[in-house]
This record gives sequence, C-alpha cells and structure tokens, in this order.
Amino acid sequence: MRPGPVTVRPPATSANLGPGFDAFGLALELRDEVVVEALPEPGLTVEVFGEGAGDVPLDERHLLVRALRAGFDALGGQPAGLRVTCRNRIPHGRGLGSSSAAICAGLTAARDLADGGALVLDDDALLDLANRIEGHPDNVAPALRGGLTIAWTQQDPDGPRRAGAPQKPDPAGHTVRQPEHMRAFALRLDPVPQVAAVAFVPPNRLATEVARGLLPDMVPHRDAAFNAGRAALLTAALTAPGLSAHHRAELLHAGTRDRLHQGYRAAAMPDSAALIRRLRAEGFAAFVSGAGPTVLALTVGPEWEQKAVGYAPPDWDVMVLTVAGAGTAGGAGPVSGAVRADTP
Ligand SMILES: Nc1ncnc2c1ncn2[C@@H]1O[C@H](COP(=O)(O)OP(=O)(O)O)[C@@H](O)[C@H]1O
Ligand SMILES: N[C@@H](CCOP(=O)(O)O)C(=O)O
Repeated sequence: MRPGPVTVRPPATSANLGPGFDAFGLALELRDEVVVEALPEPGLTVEVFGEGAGDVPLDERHLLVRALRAGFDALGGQPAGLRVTCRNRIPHGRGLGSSSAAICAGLTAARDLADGGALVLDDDALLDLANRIEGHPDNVAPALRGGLTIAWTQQDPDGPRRAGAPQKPDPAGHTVRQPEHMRAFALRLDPVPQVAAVAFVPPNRLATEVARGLLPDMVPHRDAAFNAGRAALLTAALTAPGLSAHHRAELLHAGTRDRLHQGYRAAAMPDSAALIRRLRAEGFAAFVSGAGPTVLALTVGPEWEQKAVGYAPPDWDVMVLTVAGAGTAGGAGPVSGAVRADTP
C-alpha cells in the first residue's frame, strides 16, 4: 500500500438520454475532486466541502468510503488509516450521477493506492465492481470511461471465481446489490464535438431509489419496440460525422423520445415534465437526466446552447456542459477514461 495522497476527479454523468434506460450514459465536464491518503495509524477522517457538506455522513457510511472499502477488499486488504477530502460540485439527488461519481472515485483511488492495483482490478473488473455497488451500470460506465457509453450486464460464466469480484456481502455491509453472476460491460463511443448538453437543475431532489420504485414490472410490447428504434437512432445522431447542425438537431429530437420511464415518473417531477414539453416544442432534444429531476437538452452549437439557457425557470441552476473525456476514446494517457487520477 502506498500512502498517497491520490487525487481523483470523477465527472457528472447523465443516464438514459431518453430511450436508453439503464444503458446509455454521457460523461459531463462537471467534476468533484477527491483526495485520499492512506495513514499508518488507525482511524478515518472525512472532510466534505461544497455539495453534500453538512448532509452526508462523515464516517464508514459515507458512500465514497464504502466504495474505498469495497475496492480495498477486492485488492486484498485495508490500510490502517484513511484521510478523505471531498470538494464536491455535482449536485446530489438530481439525476447527474453524484452517487456514481463517489463510487467510481472511491474505487479508482483504492486501486491507485494499492501496489499493483491495476493488475488485480483491471478496468473491466473496476467497472463491474462499480456496477455492483451502484446497482445499474449506465452512470458508472461513462464516469469511468468518458464520452458516450452503452452499458449492459450479462451472465458471467466465471461467476464468483473472477478476480476482483467480492464473494459475498461482508459484515460491514460493503454492498453487493447485483446478483453475483451478472457482469457489467460497456462500449465507449465519441459524440461529435459540436454536441454539448444544457443541464437545468431544479432546487428539489428526487432519490434514484424512489424514482425506480415508480416503474412498472411490465411495459407494452409496442413501447419496448418504440424505444429500441429510438435508441438506435440516438446513437447515430450523436456520433455520425458530416450531418448539418439542423439535420442532427432533428435526429436528436426524434432519437431522445422515450416511452419506458419518463411518463411513469412524471408525477414525481411535474415541473421537469413541463419544462421538457416546452423545450421539445421548440425543437430541443430534452429529456429527464437519469432518474431526474434535472432536465438535459442536447445541443449542436453555441446558438442552440444560448437559446436553450433562456428557458431556465427562475429558481433553477442552468449549466452548459461539454462531454467529458471527449476525443480520447481508445486513446492513451490519464484522460482516456473520464475519472482522472493524479498520483505524485
Ligand atoms: N460525493 C458524495 N459523497 C457522499 N455521498 C454521496 C456523494 N454523492 C452522492 N452521495 C449519496 O448519494 C445520494 C444521491 O444519490 P442518488 O439518489 O442516486 O442521486 P444522483 O442522481 O445524484 O446520483 C446522496 O443523497 C448521498 O447520500
Ligand atoms: N437508469 C437509472 C439512472 C439513474 O441515474 P441517477 O443519476 O438519477 O442516479 C434510472 O433511471 O433509474
């Protein structure tokens, strides 16, 4: 174990993007900053500045600490003591992936502090472990890989024998929500550089767990078929080169329609639903970011960004965000994934 400190900067992420429920995710250039140090003396110190300060627990229940512990468990051992400093900018409980950012930051920091960490917990194992903690892969995939990601889970023939996979939930509750044999995978794509996102963040929160509870067990076949087609269209609208801005905006608008989750959740976020209707009527590719209540509009250039910003309700925050890790898909270097770690 190295003492560090290690600094990790996980990005915000927007999941679903309309039709890609639990599959699509986009990394956004809005980052928390976390510094983690392994100490020789026992003890845990957690400091939080910015988002979540005075709100999140400062002990072993802290989400990032739980991820650190799960990471160290997978890597073979815990350090004697830990000091964690969080400077948070990603809003909590708004659908911008704050929990995924914390989980991915914790796991990445644990891996960076462990000698030979990347050999035991490679990028694929890290994604899988992050998904086990978060419970769905669509935020952790872009947080770790950057850009636009399509994530999925499938049965793992190696099951619990696979390196890095926790054998069972440990007594301290270090979280294993996914069934042991379902493994997470992700494909990373690069949206064209003109694409950015305008995030409209309301003052109220909606916990993802609560929003997931609003979804039905079954959906009509025609709705599933509708979403499958729109999801395929959205992938092309985000990544196909050579389209005019006008044509791309039209395809993004059609490609962000959804019938599988937003309608079922609308009653829990009526102001977001109303803003989406307004933006879509003006031609913007607007949808609920993750489980909400943030609204995201995909844009195709500065004029679209400026026009979209004008629709922000008075007491909401509005941010124009570029895609995090854009242009580095498959590339080498510290920003090839979206979580950036600096070790001295
Ligand atoms: N940086 C963080 N540090 C500690 N806990 C966090 C952090 N980010 C998120 N959380 C926990 O996750 C909760 C939000 O998760 P969730 O409901 O999934 O919303 P989000 O869409 O922001 O991910 C917070 O209320 C907090 O308990
Ligand atoms: N697919 C999930 C995404 C949740 O994202 P979050 O940022 O709100 O945690 C869902 O829609 O439940």
